[in-house]
Amino acid sequence: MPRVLLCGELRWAEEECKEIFRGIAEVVQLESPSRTEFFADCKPGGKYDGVVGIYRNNLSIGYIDVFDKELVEHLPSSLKWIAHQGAGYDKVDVEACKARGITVSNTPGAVDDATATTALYLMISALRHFAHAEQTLCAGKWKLSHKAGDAHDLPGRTLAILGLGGIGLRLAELAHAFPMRIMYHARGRNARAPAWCEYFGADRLDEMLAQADVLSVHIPLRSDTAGFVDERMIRTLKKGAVIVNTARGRVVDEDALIRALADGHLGGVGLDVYPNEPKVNSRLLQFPNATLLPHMGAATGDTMKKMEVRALTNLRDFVVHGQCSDVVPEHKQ
Ligand SMILES: O=CC(=O)O
Repeated sequence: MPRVLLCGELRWAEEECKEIFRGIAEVVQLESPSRTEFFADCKPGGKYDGVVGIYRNNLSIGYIDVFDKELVEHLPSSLKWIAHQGAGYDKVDVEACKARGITVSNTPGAVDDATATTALYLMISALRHFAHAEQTLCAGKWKLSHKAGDAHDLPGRTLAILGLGGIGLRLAELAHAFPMRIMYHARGRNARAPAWCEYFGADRLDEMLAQADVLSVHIPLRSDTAGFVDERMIRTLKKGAVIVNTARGRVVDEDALIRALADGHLGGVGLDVYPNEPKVNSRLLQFPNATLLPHMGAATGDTMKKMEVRALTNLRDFVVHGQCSDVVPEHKQ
């Protein structure tokens, strides 16, 4: 029977895992306490001999660190598939996997509702200054520092979505209900985008930014998207605009963002992600108009379970059919 390796514990779908692989594969749990021992255990005759597929989550970083080129090169020679649990797969070097003939999948879709809801919360809080008001209440000062004139309603305002995948599209639907005007920029049009979702291609990106009251970031972190939201883009937004980021911290130039908060160009930010998690730049903590969450876009039991089941199902499909429906786009280019 083929062997599959779980890199990182399952927290929500242990029972489902038994069902998914029953009669299909032997499930082996990561037992190497360090990266060095993992490399030794991957050698022929080692603990993970004959493993054809890996399920990985970001908890495994605590033991064996990220799946960078070095780690990928040490994986057992029998390995063909890596099923990552998560929408963002920046902790897996997909190019190194491709070079070794290993196919990678992720779990898009499973996180759409939870992450779009997080972006919506951040947008509402940034426009209405709710997070800061909560802090003043907790400090026994009721709403002493609240300036109603600086807070804004959502209806009639314009939301620009950067990257219209599943999460961006779900946010578009939620925000359209206020109603807000919805615009998006992506590498191409999304065929699933409703007619009221206005597309701005690369040649019209500045036009979109200049009209936005809120820019919400939903593009994955890759070498070509690191720092994509740069000083120039931030300054193209109108004065008082708000930036929301639930994607990855490194997609936004954090120094430029902080400068724009400090000089009042930005009216606020709503952030769930940071460049050096779990560290948060202490300068961000000084702004009352910053709503900050500790990367919890997908952190609900319902969604975590959906993600685990989806990643395990992808791995099962790889083993049974040699393919799955969530292969990452890099394999299709
Ligand atoms: O950040 C969460 C994810 O990428 O799924």
